[in-house]
Amino acid sequence: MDERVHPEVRHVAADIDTMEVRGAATIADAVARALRTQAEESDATDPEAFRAELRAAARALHETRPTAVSLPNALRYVLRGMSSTTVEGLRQDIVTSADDFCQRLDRAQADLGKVGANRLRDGDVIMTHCHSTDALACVEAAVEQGKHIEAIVKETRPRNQGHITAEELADMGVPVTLIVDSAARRYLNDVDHVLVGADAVAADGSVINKIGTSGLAVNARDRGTPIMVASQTLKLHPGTLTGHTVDIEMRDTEEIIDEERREEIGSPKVVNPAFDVTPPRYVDAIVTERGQFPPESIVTLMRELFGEGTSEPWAEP
Ligand SMILES: O=C(COP(=O)(O)O)[C@H](O)[C@H](O)COP(=O)(O)O
Repeated sequence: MDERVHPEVRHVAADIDTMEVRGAATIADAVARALRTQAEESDATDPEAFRAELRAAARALHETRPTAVSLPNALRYVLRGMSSTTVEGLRQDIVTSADDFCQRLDRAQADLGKVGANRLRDGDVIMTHCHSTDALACVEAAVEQGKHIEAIVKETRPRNQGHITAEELADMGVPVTLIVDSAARRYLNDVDHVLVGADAVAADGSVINKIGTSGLAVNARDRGTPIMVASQTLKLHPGTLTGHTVDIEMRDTEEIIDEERREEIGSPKVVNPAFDVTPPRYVDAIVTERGQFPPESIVTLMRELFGEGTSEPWAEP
């Protein structure tokens, strides 16, 4: 890694890589704060050296995990704040844009939660997959509105993020039933809404989220259960406006089975995709802080926010 990258940025990059820091919104917040630290601690002596240092820090963060578009969107937002012509001016630019980004992220999640809560009725049972702070913001807002919500929580193999969801729902006073992922169809009959988050939303309305989301959505559609995707606009993937596809992260196979056990069972090939793609036809609503959108129309919001495409300000000029 570039020696200009601050130790705290290296630490954040390592935490994202190992999933110590995980979830699209949390990752975005962490990288914005890491760039803030890089700027505050920089001892660059001229503006171009400062800019190059911030780009190096952004590249180190960008290289951690490829799927959650909130990560590059956060880097782009913070780096685009650099407009001054002196080191001290640039330093303040980054600090200001990073703070603004983190405040907007928190506000967006709260606003999204209120929109999502309006879709939930008193007494509803939801089914969740993985751990999504955007999705949980909808439940939290519904509970604050006085609605009784119950949840069937999928454990979400192999990393069991469903355990985090179960704990946070219990903290809200929401009764939780924890199930293995393969029991989802069995319990969909008791469910009023499937509620999931997103790592990216493509221009065609496809939703990229934790592996298993697409299978759940197909089962839910078959059972006539509505699927609500809670996704701040931070998750909209501008690159898909210009034909780019979303890179699905393949994680270490030892998350699924350790090497010794794999050999015991005949050394099968093991694959561990961390995310999958849910086509728009299986999604009923994408809930954002700007309101809810049928998946087919999310492209209008994307164009409004991102124009025709995106630059990569962390790239070396
Ligand atoms: O897929 C995951 C987490 O995957 P991982 O555990 O591999 O990071 C979450 O559903 C989204 O990131 C949305 O989360 P949020 O709503 O908190 O942004």
